[in-house]
Amino acid sequence: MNVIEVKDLSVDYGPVRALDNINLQVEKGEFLGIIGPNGGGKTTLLKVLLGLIKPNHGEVEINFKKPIGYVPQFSHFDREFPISVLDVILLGALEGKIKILHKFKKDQVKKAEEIMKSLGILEFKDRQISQLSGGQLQKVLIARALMVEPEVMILDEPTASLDANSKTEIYNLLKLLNKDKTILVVSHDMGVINSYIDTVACLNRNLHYHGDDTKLDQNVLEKVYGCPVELVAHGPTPHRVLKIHEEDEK
Ligand SMILES: Nc1ncnc2c1ncn2[C@@H]1O[C@H](COP(=O)(O)OP(=O)(O)OP(=O)(O)O)[C@@H](O)[C@H]1O
Repeated sequence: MNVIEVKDLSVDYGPVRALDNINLQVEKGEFLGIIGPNGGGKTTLLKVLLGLIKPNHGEVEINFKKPIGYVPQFSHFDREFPISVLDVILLGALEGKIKILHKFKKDQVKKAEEIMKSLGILEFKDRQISQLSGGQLQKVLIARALMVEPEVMILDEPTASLDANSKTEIYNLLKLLNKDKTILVVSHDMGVINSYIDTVACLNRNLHYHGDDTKLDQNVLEKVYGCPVELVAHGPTPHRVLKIHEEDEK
């Protein structure tokens, strides 16, 4: 069953065409990595899926009931905002509808604590988010998204600017969540995601490829990125070697 069906989708920002005639089906339980160069339209696609922008052409069919568990781009989150870990996670229960002086119910607090426990971050419950490491904060943002008990999670660059161990930890966590959730993740960490995802979508205004990541053709990648690039798998799974960018050799 397809949980998401994108049909003939095009999005323009004024004269700029960000997405051009995209057709994409996401199956229930799929772990999809969305890759592509800067400005390739990845965030725009996520915004359309989240209903934040209306396409100029085409449509998106959403075949699930619960709200999407959305984890926004890490760098867009104000880490200095004075708020505790528990309160950030509880905000997830509001599903984006912020209410002034909202009082959370006891069972919502209990649910937040259970999620924190399962992600190993309960000890940070009363800490200010400014006092967390990048990896810990990312888990808090994932916990916030889990408050709506999502069937589908969308994460925008969840491991950007994290160290290698934190990246692995976050992707191991996503793999666990993938047992009963469909996961879409935008990432530049192609080497890292290759060990976890089932399928890859290569986006550069057009959708150049969507399918099994192991069958992704080198020529497609070069076409999408406009330079030699390959997926590198970490760990014991198939290992491919990253070609040196010609400009880097000079
Ligand atoms: N609000 C906007 N107004 C005008 N142009 C925009 C707007 N948002 C995005 N664009 C343009 O649309 C194109 C796609 O942008 P988008 O942010 O979706 O790409 P991306 O693949 O997510 O990039 P990155 O990897 O750098 O985050 C780019 O050319 C960008 O400049």
